[in-house]
Amino acid sequence: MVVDLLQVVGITRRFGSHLALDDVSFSVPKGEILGVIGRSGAGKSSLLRCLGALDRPDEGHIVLQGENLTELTQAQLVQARRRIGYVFQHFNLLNARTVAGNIALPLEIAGMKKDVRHERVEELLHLVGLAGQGDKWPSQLSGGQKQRVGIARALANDPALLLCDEATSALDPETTASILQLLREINARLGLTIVLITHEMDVIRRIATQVIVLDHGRIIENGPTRQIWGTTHAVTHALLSDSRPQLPPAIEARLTDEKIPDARTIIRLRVEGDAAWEPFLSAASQRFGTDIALLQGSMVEVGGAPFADLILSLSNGTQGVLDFLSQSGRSMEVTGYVPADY
Ligand SMILES: Nc1ncnc2c1ncn2[C@@H]1O[C@H](COP(=O)(O)OP(=O)(O)OP(=O)(O)O)[C@@H](O)[C@H]1O
Repeated sequence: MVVDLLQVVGITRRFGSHLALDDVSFSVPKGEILGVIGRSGAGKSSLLRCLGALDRPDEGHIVLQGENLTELTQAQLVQARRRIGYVFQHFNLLNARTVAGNIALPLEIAGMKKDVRHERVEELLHLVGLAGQGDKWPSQLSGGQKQRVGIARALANDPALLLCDEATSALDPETTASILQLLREINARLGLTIVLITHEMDVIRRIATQVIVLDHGRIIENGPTRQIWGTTHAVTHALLSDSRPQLPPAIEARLTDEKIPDARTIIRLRVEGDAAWEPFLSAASQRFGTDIALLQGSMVEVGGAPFADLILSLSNGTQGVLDFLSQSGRSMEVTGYVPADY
């Protein structure tokens, strides 16, 4: 039987009468990248702190590599924390230590000898793309470089689990992309299991293989990233709205629910996986004699596979066309109708 690297069973965390985590259960197989998303106050940080053994749940338990973290003594917890790397939103580097000194800190605490430590720091600098920069001071680094140091420090003790707390929220989009790429490479190269919390669906889309959506301390959705991307759940939908194409306001203003004569039909079409690359629009056009205009759309990579989200206007919105467009794993919904001269 394959035991998941991390198992979370019915954890609850209360602050006074407030339930920050309410009966949360999930498991993470080795090598997965789990993204935890939710609105502000949903319980993401509370969950990450419990996973990192920085806080104890009031009920339930957390099992890492078969060991129940919630039953450990303080001394045992210090040992267990070495198996968990933590990457912080604001890097948390010590300004009085060089880059190498920051990365070496957990190794010093673990009692590693100086020469072995030096070798390990060099290896880590290389891994995060900072080879030759060990003598710099944190103040001489960009935000992205600081986060690379934070990641190297988190990896120093060769953890089984890497926890990332909004690791890219303080970075610009380009640097965010490079840090996510680094995390992906580390995951692939070391087979390291990663749990990251974020409020940005775009971060989830780029890196997570599995997603948990938290709301008011409860898990409301849990599944592969592509499945969550195609969700109909209202809370997840709201989190996704910035990443999703929206109907242009000028067209939305003329939208009706009733099919007026000569109306154009406005539909939303979602296609997951390789099916997104098929010529289904030209096939529909030829077969049903409809013209198809693209009003808004995005074609992005979600969980490593294509995902098309299109808002289309059809001159012929008969049931035959709609049925055809709903086939082969495509999901289609009619948004409404607009006059032909929109
Ligand atoms: N130490 C604490 N004392 C009291 N209440 C707390 C404490 N930590 C968290 N909470 C409360 O628990 C709930 C969950 O907070 P948490 O920080 O886990 O949410 P979050 O999803 O990480 O939010 P954000 O995205 O804003 O950081 C919130 O209502 C918060 O006010």
